[in-house]
Amino acid sequence: MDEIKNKIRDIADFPEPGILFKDITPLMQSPVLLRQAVELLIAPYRNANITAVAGMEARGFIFGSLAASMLGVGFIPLRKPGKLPHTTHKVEYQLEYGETSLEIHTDAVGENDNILIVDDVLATGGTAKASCELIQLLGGNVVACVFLMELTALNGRSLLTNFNVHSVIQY
Ligand SMILES: O=P(O)(O)OC[C@H]1O[C@H](OP(=O)(O)OP(=O)(O)O)[C@H](O)[C@@H]1O
Ligand SMILES: Nc1ncnc2[nH]cnc12
Repeated sequence: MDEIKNKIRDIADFPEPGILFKDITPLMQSPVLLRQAVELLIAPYRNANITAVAGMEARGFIFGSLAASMLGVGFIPLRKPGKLPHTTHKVEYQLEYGETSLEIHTDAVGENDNILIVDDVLATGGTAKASCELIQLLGGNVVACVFLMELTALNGRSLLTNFNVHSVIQY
């Protein structure tokens, strides 16, 4: 675990003053530690009958795609506005640094789907809550939201009390 932590770099005042940014790019340069990190991310849900993984643009695509591949299921992209080409649903939300929205293709999830939501960071929880809402709008079951890192001071879990939450590393 310490080896993984040592590959996450602090960048002060990015993307704006007062934010201590947790940079995962050093971890991505280590194939062994990156794989270990994703193993730890999905470990509690290996036998949970997950039918698809959903990941949020952009960093959730990295961990989500790897998680989907390692679980042997498909990947559902949750994208920033205007990026998905087919019919979409949209949910707006607040970020630690600003406001945005996420979209999903309306045919991305079926009513019997058991979805694992994957992202790199749980901060205020706005992104994850919006993601859960998108899955549920389409009738999918959110099995859990899993994160490589949880910034506990921002109390993201308080927005996710209706969902299972798992994080590999806590700050
Ligand atoms: O818990 P929250 O306060 O919602 O913050 C967490 C989100 O913020 C970051 O994404 P960002 O929107 O910065 O996009 P990026 O992945 O494209 O950098 C991160 O990857 C999470 O998705
Ligand atoms: N402090 C932070 N570092 C990296 N990603 C983030 N997403 C939201 N807050 C973040």
